[in-house]
Amino acid sequence: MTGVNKNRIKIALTKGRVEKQVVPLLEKAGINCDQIRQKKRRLIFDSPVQPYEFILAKGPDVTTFLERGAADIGIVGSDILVEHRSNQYELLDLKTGECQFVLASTNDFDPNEPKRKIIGTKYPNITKKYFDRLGQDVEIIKIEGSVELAPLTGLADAIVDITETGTTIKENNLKIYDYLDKVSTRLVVNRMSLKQHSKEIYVLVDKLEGAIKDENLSKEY
Ligand SMILES: Nc1ncnc2c1ncn2[C@@H]1O[C@H](COP(=O)(O)OP(=O)(O)OP(=O)(O)O)[C@@H](O)[C@H]1O
Ligand SMILES: O=P(O)(O)OC[C@H]1O[C@H](OP(=O)(O)OP(=O)(O)O)[C@H](O)[C@@H]1O
Repeated sequence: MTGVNKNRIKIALTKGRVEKQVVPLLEKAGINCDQIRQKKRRLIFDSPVQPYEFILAKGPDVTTFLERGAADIGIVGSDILVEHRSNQYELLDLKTGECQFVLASTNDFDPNEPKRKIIGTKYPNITKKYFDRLGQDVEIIKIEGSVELAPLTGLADAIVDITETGTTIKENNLKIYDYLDKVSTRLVVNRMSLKQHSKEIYVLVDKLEGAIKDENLSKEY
């Protein structure tokens, strides 16, 4: 495989938000991320000295790399793992990227109105599971971004989306009607890789656990 060194532990890291929050945590755990910080358009990086190779990918692709054994470890949001029904073995909650799914809409939305609702979301499986649990049959429209537009434009009655600070909901005059699952970034591992490289993988997990504890202590202080 071009650019991939077989003797290294391959870590598929979700690019974007997750990458921004996880790189400082990796560094706190003593992992050199200089190459990622200076990456420009490159997508594969070595951690000098340490036996890690980072692959930067979109969240759903991180699960694909793991499933196909093209990566040993994945760092990805629990939203993606649940939505894509990934059954990779979870070793650690990194306690970053913390946010929550909510049901939101305009002020005049009535969640108890007995009509078949139209729900806009980037997460159709999570949405279906939520409404199935409520015993409600809804129509789901898959939206790729700016999900808040759906109830504002009449495209949908409500949305199921992620909120973190609540700013987007507030600035678009939407209201939260229900809270669904919480989300955070997880470290997952390919089961075969765990057998082959268990020592190296558990060393990494221990280092990260230490860094997470330090982080929480400094938050509490
Ligand atoms: N406020 C938030 N909104 C959305 N995702 C968040 C938030 N906070 C943390 N996350 C995590 O970040 C991930 C999304 O990251 P990001 O927005 O970079 O990717 P994306 O959805 O592919 O966006 P884009 O298509 O704009 O690059 C989610 O899977 C989730 O785990
Ligand atoms: O509660 P907040 O802190 O405001 O964050 C929530 C917003 O962030 C995410 O969107 P994102 O920035 O990923 O944009 P997108 O929907 O266009 O992909 C999410 O879909 C909300 O719109």
